[in-house]
Amino acid sequence: RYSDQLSKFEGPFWARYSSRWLERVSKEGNPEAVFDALHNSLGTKVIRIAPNELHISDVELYKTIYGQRSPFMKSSKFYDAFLAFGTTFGEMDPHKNRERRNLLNPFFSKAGTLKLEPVILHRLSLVLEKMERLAAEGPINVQDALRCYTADIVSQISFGKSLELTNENPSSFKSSYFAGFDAALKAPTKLFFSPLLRFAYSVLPFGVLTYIDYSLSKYSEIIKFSGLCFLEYKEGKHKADHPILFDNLSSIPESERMTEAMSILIAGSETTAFTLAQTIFLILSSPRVKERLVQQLDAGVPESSHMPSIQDLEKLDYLMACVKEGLRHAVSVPGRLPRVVPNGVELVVEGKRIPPGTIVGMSAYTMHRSEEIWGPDALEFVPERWLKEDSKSLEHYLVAFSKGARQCTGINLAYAEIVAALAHTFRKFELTLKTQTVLTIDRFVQMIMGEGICVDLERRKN
Ligand code: HEM
Repeated sequence: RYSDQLSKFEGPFWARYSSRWLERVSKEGNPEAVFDALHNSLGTKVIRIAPNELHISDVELYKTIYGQRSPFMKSSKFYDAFLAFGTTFGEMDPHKNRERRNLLNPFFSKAGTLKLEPVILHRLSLVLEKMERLAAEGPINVQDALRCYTADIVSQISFGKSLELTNENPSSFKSSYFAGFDAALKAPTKLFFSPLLRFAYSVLPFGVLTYIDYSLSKYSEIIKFSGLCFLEYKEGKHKADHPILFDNLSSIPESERMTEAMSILIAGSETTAFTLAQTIFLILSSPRVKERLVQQLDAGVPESSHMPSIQDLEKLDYLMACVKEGLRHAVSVPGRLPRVVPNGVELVVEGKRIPPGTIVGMSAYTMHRSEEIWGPDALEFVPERWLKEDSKSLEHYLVAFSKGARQCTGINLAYAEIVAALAHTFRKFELTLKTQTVLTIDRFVQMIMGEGICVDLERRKN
């Protein structure tokens, strides 16, 4: 029982005694907004959300908990629900995590990402060509199109062979694999709160589970695809003209190479697609922003058939301001990232000491909406804030990829994909928004609900 130790922290009454309250708000789909409302109504930067868990909104503590030299470890209680054992993401032990990251870093570094640029641009061109072709028949669902774009890239670089979602369905961007991705995203929320389900997952063979749950059966198709690719890779059948993640993992057991590649596919496709689709929505919702972005792209890229490299596109300041503002608003991992207060560490909020062993978490959602950081227009989409003289200091508070030793491994790849897709799309097409409001649900990674984000699209003159 933790209630005595944490009794000085305010929060919903039932959160003191059980995780039921947290389960309910998590399943409702936007727990961060509920935490924020509680911080405001109770007038405190630390609230108790479960018997042994606190949510913190003091923006200056982000560095303490998630900074480069932070001793706060990921909470296994939370991360075990992802069933990502033995992967970079699922590893709690900081030393083992560092060893694995050292293998991945050359692949995902700035220089490594540069080598992947031909893959990114090829995949983008396939998606844009198809968008143009389908536009004659009606609005395009950019969310689906971008899911195909990012999943095709990440599968190709991870497995040496693309899932080819872009070409799966001739008349739309719908793919049968989306159900598999959705299953992978929904499972942790279910598993986290259900010891029974966790037990079932640990004892039943995966094959049996797929009979119980349709979306899991779709997920198993991705696993099969991964296995097949690895077999082909081992037999030397892949003749990829770009680096493949498997190459960097030759020092670890085969089974771990496959799980790592699978986990990278999940971590690296829906996240980037969500941010991109939402950013397009936000740009189109603001005629001023759209006009300024298109003006800069027209001036910087005289002919749309000769698009510059991604590195050169990154020199376009307004484009980059839209990317950063997109990452701030359209945050694909908005929620708390639970960490455990280590022994011997003094974590104090509002004069109250948080005992070691307590799970604490902060949310990108809260960080990115703080008026203390972003000013009174914090909730508005204003790329111009990234062009001011002191804007560099704002980057400390842009935590879409988290920070420090457990920061997102794919940050450079995600930036490259977002920059390329925004620049090419807005330079080549005139887009008109058909969707008025976008409904999202947080399943650790945000998902867009309902019809998605639809646009009419027309090729621009040059
Ligand atoms: C806009 C796109 C993306 C966002 C917002 C994002 C966000 C994040 C965040 C917040 C974390 C930390 C999670 C935690 O501490 O629990 C993370 C971790 C991770 N991400 Fe991403 N991600 C994105 C794209 C990618 C891509 C493209 C890849 C790879 C292809 C990737 C691979 C990973 C991996 C492997 C980790 C685990 C790192 C570790 O624990 O050491 N992500 N990501």
